[in-house]
Amino acid sequence: MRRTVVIAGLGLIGGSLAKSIMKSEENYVIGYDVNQDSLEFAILNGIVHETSTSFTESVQDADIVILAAPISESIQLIGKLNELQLSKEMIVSDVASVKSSIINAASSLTNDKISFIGGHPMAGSHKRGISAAKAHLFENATYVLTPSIRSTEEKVEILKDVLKNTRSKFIVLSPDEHDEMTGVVSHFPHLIASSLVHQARKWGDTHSYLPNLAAGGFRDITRIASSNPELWQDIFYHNREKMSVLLEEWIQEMIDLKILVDNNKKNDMITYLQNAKNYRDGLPSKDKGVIPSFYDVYVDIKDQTGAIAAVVQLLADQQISIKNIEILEMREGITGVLRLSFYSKEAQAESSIFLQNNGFDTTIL
Ligand SMILES: NC(=O)C1=CN([C@@H]2O[C@H](COP(=O)(O)OP(=O)(O)OC[C@H]3O[C@@H](n4cnc5c(N)ncnc54)[C@H](O)[C@@H]3O)[C@@H](O)[C@H]2O)C=CC1
Ligand SMILES: O=C(O)C(=O)Cc1ccc(O)cc1
Repeated sequence: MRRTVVIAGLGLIGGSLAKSIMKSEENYVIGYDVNQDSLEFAILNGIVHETSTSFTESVQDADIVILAAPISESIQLIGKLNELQLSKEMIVSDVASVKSSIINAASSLTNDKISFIGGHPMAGSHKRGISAAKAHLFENATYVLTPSIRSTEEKVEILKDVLKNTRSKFIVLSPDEHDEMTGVVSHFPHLIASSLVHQARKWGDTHSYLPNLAAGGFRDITRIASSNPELWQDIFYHNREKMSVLLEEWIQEMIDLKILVDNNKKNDMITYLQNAKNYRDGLPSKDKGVIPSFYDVYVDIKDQTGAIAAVVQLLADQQISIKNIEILEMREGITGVLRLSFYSKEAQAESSIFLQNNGFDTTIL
């Protein structure tokens, strides 16, 4: 039986979900967005079967509705669900990065034909908008579900079935537990990344050469500061209580760290760094957890015409697929580093040895 799935908010996340849900012929997908360009893009690229410019009309006959707008907008859309006169049951879910305020809004739903199940696919990107949507965005990622009191096991199974082509791994959490944990490993690191960039920016005012010294480490730790500011403001606002507690904890951690630095005790500092390294190294890989860890090979490369193409061609000749390529620290006339990411440990090892045999210096960290 065909089921009608409405995705409200066809941006990075909504578009990526639409692409994966469209893979099953069981689903008829309708996209709703306030942005006409996103709707046109979705139709032109076959991302949905049909588009709509009216939320209430689009969801009228839906079996499943997924709210994928910014958090505050999704909360407004939940409010509109009470206006519907429904003739059949409907499962409503969302993708918001913070769950308590969504589930609070859902608890005010009076329509007993609606089963609300909160959702949060723990994968994304610093990009925004439907043009960045990818069907495989959530592959192997953790997908958190936070059922409201008015949903059942059976409805959760139906939702998982609709989302099965995301190939993500579902876990059920309470909204509070979700917000606490994502607060620690996702939201708070964004605040810190932005604060590190501000610190560097201020120093850059008096040391004009500073940006040229920002090496790989600074870029790695601040990558997420380049994400969509409106999205992150919305996340920090809705998770503000947890953010405030985490900031207090962090300030104390920084005070302790300052004492460690000032005391200049070699072994204490090594222990601090070693303990952090042990925990970081033991985090689950992309296959198992939320932190992506690909199989990377770093290739030293001269900044000369054709060097990157030569590396890519050598691997293509060996039929080795590259998942991602990133140029790190490439400056004119200076040896730079290419980070190649592979799908497996085997491809990582094979590529490294093969490139070495062809005259490149490679490193696996
Ligand atoms: N960006 C990321 O990495 C992740 C984001 N999320 C969550 O996904 C949601 C969407 O984020 P993105 O896709 O990144 O944002 P986006 O900016 O790429 O897309 C948002 C879309 O919603 C549309 N929109 C805005 N107001 C609307 C309304 N009232 N009704 C219908 N559509 C509306 C916009 O036109 C846009 O197409 C957010 O709630 C966010 O917390 C979840 C996981 C990862
Ligand atoms: O770019 C990154 O690493 C992210 O942090 C992606 C992300 C952003 C928001 C979420 O709610 C979940 C994942």
